[in-house]
Amino acid sequence: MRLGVIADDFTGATDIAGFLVANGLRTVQLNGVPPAGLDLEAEAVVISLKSRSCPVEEAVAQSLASLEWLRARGCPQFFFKYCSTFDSTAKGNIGPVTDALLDALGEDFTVICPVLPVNGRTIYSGYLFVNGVPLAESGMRDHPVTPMRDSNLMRLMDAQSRGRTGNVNSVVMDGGPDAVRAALDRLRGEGFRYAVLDALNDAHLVTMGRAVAGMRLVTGGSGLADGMARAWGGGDAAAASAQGHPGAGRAVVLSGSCSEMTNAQVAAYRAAAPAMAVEVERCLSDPGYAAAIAGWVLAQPADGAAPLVFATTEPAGLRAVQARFGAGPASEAVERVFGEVARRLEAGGVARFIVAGGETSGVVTQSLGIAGFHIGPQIAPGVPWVRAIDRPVSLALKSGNFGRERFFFEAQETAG
Ligand SMILES: Nc1ncnc2c1ncn2[C@@H]1O[C@H](COP(=O)(O)OP(=O)(O)O)[C@@H](O)[C@H]1O
Ligand SMILES: O=C(O)[C@@H](O)C(=O)COP(=O)(O)O
Repeated sequence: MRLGVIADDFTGATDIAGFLVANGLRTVQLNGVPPAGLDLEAEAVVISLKSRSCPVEEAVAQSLASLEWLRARGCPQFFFKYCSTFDSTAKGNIGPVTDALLDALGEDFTVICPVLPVNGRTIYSGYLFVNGVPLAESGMRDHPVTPMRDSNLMRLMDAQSRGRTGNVNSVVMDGGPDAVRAALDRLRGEGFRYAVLDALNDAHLVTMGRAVAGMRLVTGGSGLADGMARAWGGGDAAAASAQGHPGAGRAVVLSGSCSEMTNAQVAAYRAAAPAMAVEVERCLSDPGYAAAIAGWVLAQPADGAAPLVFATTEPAGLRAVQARFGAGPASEAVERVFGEVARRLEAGGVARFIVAGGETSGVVTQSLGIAGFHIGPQIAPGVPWVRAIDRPVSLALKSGNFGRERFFFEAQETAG
């Protein structure tokens, strides 16, 4: 094994796994902390947790258990994958998990790099941009669970961690791997515990991929992993993705993301396919609601466009729901219903699940009880088809912000 990844949500895990496979690394994704007895052959193992917004202690405990599993199999380098929009609160969980992993490895320094230029996530002077807009001015301002109101990664990291955060800026990055290594050594010597790496383009990814080659723990988004894998070179992408191609069968689209991009994707798709809006009030009060939704899906023509079930709503609608029911209870109720709907649909013969939203994807995967995935071809950057290792079910787990407007169509077109 060459790389062990601990990802803080399920779409984040398939995102990074997709890039590793696209660079030819034989990669398996395991859902949840793997059992001690499990052994497998792979160059990269991605462990997907649902630790982004759970209590800090749970996130730390799950991440450490995952680290131990990887270490016990001789893994030489570890990657803590979090969101390219740095989804977190002032309490965590990115800072505390990074600190716990550093401590467990006996290390005192790492990089912070939530970057993915192909999807518009760039870092300049330590400020994170989403499609050219500072993070705090992007749609992430209004995220239902982790609203991001600051764009400065040094400040964000300092607020939730034990150490100080420095920056390796884009001018240094232009100087190549040796210049970056020298800057990292300097920051470490000055007592910094973390270094935010600037990245504006793919060349910067390869530079940082080379520069972090000897670092036991790195942290960030899948752009950093892409750079590391590109720096290694030499893989066969077609062979690495062979087992992940989606199997045949009936499809459904489940959308629990309220991001700007998902709103656009839902609007485009519902104009052409059968669609049902989830009512939050019924999620909270009607125990038969999931059965009713699943019944509606299964009653749609099996050979047409996949039916869409969506809780997706614009920021104003979301604010109204949260004011009425509370943000936590509303999102938990919606997640619970999606989980039960997915279970009922699998029992009813659905074999392809296209899911929008990180938390939503976690809940769907967990409630289906899928142990892990083979990673298939990418539908869009950061969104591969994946195939369950233990049964004939395929999924496309889409981060809320990823893909273009026609994503739900493209997922079905890619599956054939
Ligand atoms: N209409 C709604 N009202 C309240 N909460 C919602 C609504 N729709 C979705 N949610 C919740 O918002 C959260 C969206 O998070 P997630 O699935 O991770 O999407 P993203 O990838 O965009 O972050 C989930 O917890 C979901 O249950
Ligand atoms: O890095 C990213 O942007 C994604 O891989 C990711 O983490 C997805 O999270 P959600 O936006 O919550 O789906």
